[in-house]
Amino acid sequence: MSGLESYVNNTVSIITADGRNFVGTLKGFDQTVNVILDESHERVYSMTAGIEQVVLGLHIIRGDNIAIIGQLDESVDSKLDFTTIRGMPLEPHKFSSFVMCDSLEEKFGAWELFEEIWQKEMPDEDVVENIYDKLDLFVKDSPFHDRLKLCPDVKDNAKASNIRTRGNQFFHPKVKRYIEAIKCYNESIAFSEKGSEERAIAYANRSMICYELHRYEECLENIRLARESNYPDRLMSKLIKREEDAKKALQVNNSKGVNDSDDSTDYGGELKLSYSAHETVPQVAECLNLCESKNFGRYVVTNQDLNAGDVVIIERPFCRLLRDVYRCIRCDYCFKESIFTLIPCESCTVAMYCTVECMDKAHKQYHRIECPIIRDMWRIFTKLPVLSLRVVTTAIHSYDYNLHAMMEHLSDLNEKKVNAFAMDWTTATMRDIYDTVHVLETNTNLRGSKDRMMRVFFTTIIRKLLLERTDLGNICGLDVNLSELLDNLILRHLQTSAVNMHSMHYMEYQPTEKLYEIENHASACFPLLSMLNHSCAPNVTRVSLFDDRCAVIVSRPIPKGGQLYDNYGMHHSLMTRKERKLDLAKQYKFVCKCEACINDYPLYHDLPSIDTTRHGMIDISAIHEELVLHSVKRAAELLPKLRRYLNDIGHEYPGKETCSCQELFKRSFEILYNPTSESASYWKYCNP
Ligand SMILES: C[S@@+](CC[C@H](N)C(=O)[O-])C[C@H]1O[C@@H](n2cnc3c(N)ncnc32)[C@H](O)[C@@H]1O
Repeated sequence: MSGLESYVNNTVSIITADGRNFVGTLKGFDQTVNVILDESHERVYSMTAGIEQVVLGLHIIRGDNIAIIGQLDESVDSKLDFTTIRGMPLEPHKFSSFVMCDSLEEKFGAWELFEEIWQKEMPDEDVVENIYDKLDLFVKDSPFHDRLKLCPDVKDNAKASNIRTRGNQFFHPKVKRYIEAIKCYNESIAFSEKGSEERAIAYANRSMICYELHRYEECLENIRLARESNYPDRLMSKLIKREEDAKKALQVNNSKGVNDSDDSTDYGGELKLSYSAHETVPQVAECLNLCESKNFGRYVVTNQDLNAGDVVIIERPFCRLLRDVYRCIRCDYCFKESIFTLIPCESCTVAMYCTVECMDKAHKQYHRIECPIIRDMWRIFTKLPVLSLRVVTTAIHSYDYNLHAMMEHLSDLNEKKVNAFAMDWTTATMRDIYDTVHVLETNTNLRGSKDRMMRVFFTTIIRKLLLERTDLGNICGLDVNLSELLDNLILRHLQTSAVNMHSMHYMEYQPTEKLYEIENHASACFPLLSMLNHSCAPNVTRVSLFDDRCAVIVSRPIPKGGQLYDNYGMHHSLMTRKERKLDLAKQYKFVCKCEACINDYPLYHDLPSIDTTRHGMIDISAIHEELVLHSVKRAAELLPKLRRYLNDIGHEYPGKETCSCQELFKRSFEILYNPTSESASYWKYCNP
């Protein structure tokens, strides 16, 4: 960031994650490195012709799409003859995981449109005193339907057929990229109409891959689905042959006791709290209390000494959202990895499920409202606005879609009195739980005018989509109070989600490196976990469990009366104090005064070593190498050792060994309790 300042008003060259090259004068950038270029052009490379320069003028590039940015040496650049230079177009950035699909998010979305209007109408944010006078520019007059190409989501057999053809190319015997192929077949199933030949053939093709991967039961299930979807008679003989082969192979496996689909759940067993729980809050250890102060807002303290390894909270989320890149891999409702047997929602082209039961539950709880707009939501927004919508739809479901009852309750609610630690969770209904979500921190008064206006703009788009396309249009009718309620809920949760959202993780096998990495497949709202404040030198850590709950584990000793500190992704060993300060102020709206910020703890490589003559030594890199291989047995052996060591050295903070040991301890915990992808079993039969 600080490096970028020196580039302002100079010519820069930018390579984006999707492999494009932009050149222009850097006019400005913000904290997430969204940049504005003037007099810009795109350079399009080709092996058969010179470099084409497409003039763009004023152009905005989103920070999360920028891979490389550098100042251009104009004296060298101006001497180049672009007509004679040949170059391979860059490959788009590949996802680190092999088990994801393409994001639905488009390059020009709601944020870009907002930024465009803002740049035009509010060139100087500081001098705009009353931005709300200009509200209409953003909400009424903005042509966002056209600009964002909003349109109802419809099944499309032609598209289904095209995507299936792409899948067939991956299936080719010389390519053998079966997982890529199956993702295409799943997408093809999602686009196809019910009972269509396109759907039947996609199921049949999926059965073909299951057969190659020795997943015979799933092969037979796909053959059943293909038949149910009117598989054409002219191709039936191939299907029947595969069915016979799969049945025979299954019989052989059964007689040998082989289970090649390997869904064994080898893990650390049921995780429990380390202390007795609150009588009315069984998710939380009795020794934790919720306090409140002017500086910290609400925060959690312990009334007894806690040790590293203690499990103090295990919470189930109020609602969850699967990331769009997993839509053809995991069930949209239970998140189970079901790449071989997903079935589609019959109305949209996004949601897929592992069973009809999950489909019904999703429909009841949130998809009934979201279905007509979910594709557009993912197209034009990032995950935060989509999660905000999920909070709102789940809340509305908890009121059985009775918006009058919801409005009455919320207008009478004394927000100050809602206390998630004092509520009786043993009898709480979803409505009661929603109260604890409703009062999560918004930081409204600390947000700048641009931030607030952007959220109003997003709210307007979401509300209009809901009223135009979903049941909520009928439910709200002409009652302005109800559409105002909708507005308020969306706006509120666009703010709470930004501050309180938690990521959910699983372990994914990386076939090229032959090791496991943590991946983030979903986001969720946990009202109790949301009471934990941040420290850049945290003393607790979060671990996602198999059953979607999240556990809070103490990661170094906490004395009686001490506050429990989570880390919001800005750790002192990885980011400088200046970087952390900027990010925390931008997203969380506070100035951190944790021990790392006050004492300016150094980055990892400059941390002091602890006195190993007193505490003994552990071989950090050897343990790390063992843990990335993901042996449950080894993690179970290491966990108590690491825990003892951490309790021994935990007071020596910020020692290099202490920070490393915290990481190793967390990793061991994750191996034992995190969900793990079954993908490692795929690659012995195909190419990644
Ligand atoms: C997830 S909430 C934590 C609970 C929050 N204090 C509350 O009352 O709801 C995150 C928000 O808490 C506040 N916060 C978190 N950590 C803090 C800290 N170390 N010092 C001051 N405020 C903090 C900020 O307003 C932040 O946006």
